[in-house]
Amino acid sequence: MQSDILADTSGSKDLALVPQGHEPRNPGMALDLDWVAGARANRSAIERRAASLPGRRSLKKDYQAAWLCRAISCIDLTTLAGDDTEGRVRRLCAKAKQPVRADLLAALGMEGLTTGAVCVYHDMVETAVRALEGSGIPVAAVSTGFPAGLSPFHLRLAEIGESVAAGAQEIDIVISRRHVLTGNWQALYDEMQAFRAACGEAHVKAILATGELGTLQNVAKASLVCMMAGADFIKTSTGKESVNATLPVSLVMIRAIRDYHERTGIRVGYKPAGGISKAKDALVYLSLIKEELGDRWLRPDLFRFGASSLLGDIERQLEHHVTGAYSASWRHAAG
Ligand SMILES: O=C[C@H](O)COP(=O)(O)O
Repeated sequence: MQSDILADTSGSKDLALVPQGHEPRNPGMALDLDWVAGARANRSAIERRAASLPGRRSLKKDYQAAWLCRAISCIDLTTLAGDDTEGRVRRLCAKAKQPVRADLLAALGMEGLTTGAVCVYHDMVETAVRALEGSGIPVAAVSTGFPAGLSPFHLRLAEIGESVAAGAQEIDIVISRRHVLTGNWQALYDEMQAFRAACGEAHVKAILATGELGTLQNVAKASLVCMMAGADFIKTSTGKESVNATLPVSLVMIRAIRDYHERTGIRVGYKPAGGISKAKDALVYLSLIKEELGDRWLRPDLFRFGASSLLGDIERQLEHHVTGAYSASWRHAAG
């Protein structure tokens, strides 16, 4: 049961205030085409397993509150809109620094809780870096011609460099979907390696845009190739595809991460993104990670939610936990 899965690590209130891990970065490896060719995804088994996840008994009371706080610590609080302004980004950063009302945090014993990162377009990186100064919260930039990733290759590399120079500590790159759709694994590997090199010390999340990859088998293969080329995280979606993060896709990517760890000893992070807006969905993802990968992955250095509106619903649930009353969702707008 989900409640047992999440309850057996800790019900303590400091569950979310865990120190950042010190996981070595993924150095990558040579492209292993045999491994890629052998990657399989059994759609019906995956869909059966995914369908069984949300229906489980939900977590209650202190356990739920603790795991919702853990979820907050793993959010890349995101705004990726054409009408983003400096003011909106500054408000988002204030929310990242204090994601839940102070009195609620105090009642939960969670003072100091922050989101995992703030995620913005390149043009907003400097504003976010300034607004987050001293907080320790990293800024993630979506680069490489996000969301389609079809600008000239040298410009995509230059964009990464500019985002890093502006202070981004994490770069979310988008892969060329056509390399996957045409089975050109060498091209995908070379592209990912170049992106990783351009990131330097900044951690790189590879966005697969799984809704555009055609099959779960392609998702499995693309996950492996990006990890072989040195991705620190693999991420489902830009949030702009017609289908974004789903549980079946997550299972496939998480199992690729598990395989990669078993063969190389390296832990690669996972970021489902797009359309995750409800606290109960966040709990399903956390239990899935715990079951498939184990506790070590339930830390912000190895797990993130890419989400613009999830925090509002979590805050609402936490307010209910503390006060017994629900407030209107508009009271918890993120930006
Ligand atoms: O990477 C993050 C996504 O763009 C956020 O998507 P969302 O607005 O559906 O939460």
